[in-house]
Amino acid sequence: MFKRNLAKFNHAMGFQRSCCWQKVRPDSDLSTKERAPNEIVSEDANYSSWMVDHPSALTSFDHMMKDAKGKKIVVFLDYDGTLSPIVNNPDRAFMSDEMRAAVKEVAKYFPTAIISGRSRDKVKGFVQLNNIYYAGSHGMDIMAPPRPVRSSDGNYLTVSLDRKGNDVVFQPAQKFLPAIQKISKELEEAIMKIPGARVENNRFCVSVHFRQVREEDYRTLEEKVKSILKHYPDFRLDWGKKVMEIRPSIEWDKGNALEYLLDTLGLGNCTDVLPVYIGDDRTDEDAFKVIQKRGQGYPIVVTSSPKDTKASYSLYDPLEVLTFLSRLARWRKSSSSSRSISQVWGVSS
Ligand SMILES: O=P(O)(O)OC[C@H]1O[C@H](O[C@H]2O[C@H](CO)[C@@H](O)[C@H](O)[C@H]2O)[C@H](O)[C@@H](O)[C@@H]1O
Repeated sequence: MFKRNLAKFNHAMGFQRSCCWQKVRPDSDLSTKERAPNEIVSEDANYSSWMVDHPSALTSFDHMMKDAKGKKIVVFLDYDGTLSPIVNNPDRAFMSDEMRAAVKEVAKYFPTAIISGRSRDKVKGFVQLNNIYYAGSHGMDIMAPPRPVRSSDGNYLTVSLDRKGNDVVFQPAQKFLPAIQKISKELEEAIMKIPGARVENNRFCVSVHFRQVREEDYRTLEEKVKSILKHYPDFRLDWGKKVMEIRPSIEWDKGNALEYLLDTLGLGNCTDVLPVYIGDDRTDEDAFKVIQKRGQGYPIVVTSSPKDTKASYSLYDPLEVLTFLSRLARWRKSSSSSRSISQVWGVSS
């Protein structure tokens, strides 16, 4: 506990190079099964030395904003583990009122989207804000401004207007819905007898949670999930934080969702756009990669332990995310003399 607090203190203070402790094990509760098989997490690596390559977005804030001057910042946020702390019961992963106020404030000044593994409705229910865009199911269910978007083969992608005719809903995995519902039902039945296991239907993907499953039951759970998936070759299985995630094997992830949203905002081809993406999970790496490829923007990972990541910056936990978002809004407020988002970018909020 002492070491964790010291790490947090050092992190917050920006003591990245001259730290007084060196042999600290990451405080993460990541067990081997919590990680994706291909995720390399160095248990022995030192958080401080890791931060040399992934400096705190708080201590780097002034430097980042100096580069951002005159550019168009677009904010992308993951939900679980980023805006809300990780908790045992996924239905109770509420965000704090302070976090909600910070996101609301940020969205006043920058186009802001939440890209989550949850269903779009569920994440919107948690966030309860109207001035942001929501992408659920790891980006496979996007509510975006009504601007037609072309895919790489030149065809217009399938979109439909929402009930008010304002925003468009883009759902590239529509045709998989019946199969997903079947999978979800089969999983429910199969895991019923495993204490602590739970299935969460996220509309275009399904989560099987094992945070509260006993160690000795994990193998059985995994086998059950895999044996169901054998009958669904169009689906793939990934691991998140104590969760197995089943989703259609289509080439669409949070990175594509980020690009899609930039396109619909009319910013896809702008050279002066700076996407800021904050996320804590393996699926967020897809968005980090896109930002790295664009060559502009700030991929920020939320983590309390060293991890292999494409992010350039880090934040320790949702509390630091809150501080970062508040500073971002304050920075814009002071530098734009309180101009609102529509005045700044000409986009509707
Ligand atoms: O993309 P995200 O918004 O980060 O969603 C990823 C998964 O997050 C949720 O599960 C995680 O958070 C839960 C609540 O803190 C925790 O109990 C669980 O162990 C974590 O894996 C969500 O419930 C999943 O459906 C999402 O896929």
